[in-house]
Parts: sequence; structure tokens; C-alpha cells
Amino acid sequence: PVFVKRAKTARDNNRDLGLCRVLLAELERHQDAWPFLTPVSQKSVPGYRKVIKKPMDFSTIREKLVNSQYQNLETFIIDVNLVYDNCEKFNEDNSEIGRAGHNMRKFFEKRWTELLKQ
Ligand SMILES: Cc1ncccc1N[C@@H]1CCC[C@@H]1S(C)(=O)=O
Repeated sequence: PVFVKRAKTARDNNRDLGLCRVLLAELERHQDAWPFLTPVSQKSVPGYRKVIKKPMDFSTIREKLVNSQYQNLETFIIDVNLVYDNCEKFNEDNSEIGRAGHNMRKFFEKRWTELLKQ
């Protein structure tokens, strides 16, 4: 009968660690990555520490990946998106850093959907 539940098929997560490595390498070498390569220097950026509760950057993500601190693809994607959300919160859209953040988010969305779809 139509109401019989179809068993949920879990996706194959065996390639996810490799995926995170590939994605992070592409983010790090993107020409608009420069604002996000290292932690925002909270000394030389007034107000950052107060406004941004969870700072994140590509070198910190790299460190966590190398130390097996990501449980799964989801927790990795959460940290990458944190970089972009922090950027949007602190920077004007119409600024060098603001635009770089939007470009990097667009690039990331495109690449992980491409890599997960194939
Ligand atoms: C991502 C961000 N968001 C708000 C303020 C500053 C920054 N980045 C700066 C711009 C270039 C590098 C420095 S940094 C990363 O050395 O602070």
C-alpha cells in the first residue's frame, strides 16, 4: 500500500575526508582567500573580539582537519560557512573584504555541490 515507508539509504561517507582536503586546498589557493587565510588579528581590528563570538579562518580549519577534529563532512561545512558568516557580519557588502567573502561563499557552494553530485 502507498503508505509503506521506503527504508532510508544512508549516503556513502567513505570519501568525505578526501573531499574536505580537496575543498580546503581549493579555498586556500583561491585569489579572494587573502582575508581568510589566518585568524583575524583581534588586536589590530577594533571591536572584532566583541562582535564575532566564534572566529574562524582557513588555517584553523586546516589545523582541525590535520588533527582529525571533524566528525564528518557536515561539521567541516559548518566551520567553512562560519568564516563567511563572520565576514558578512563584520564587513560591508560593498567593501574589498565583504566582496571577497561573498565570492568565496559562492565558490564553495558551487564546488561542494559539484563534488557531492558526481
Ligand atoms: C576577514 C576579516 N574580517 C574582518 C576584518 C579583517 C579581516 N581580515 C583582514 C584583512 C586581510 C587580512 C586581515 S587579518 C585576517 O590578518 O585580520
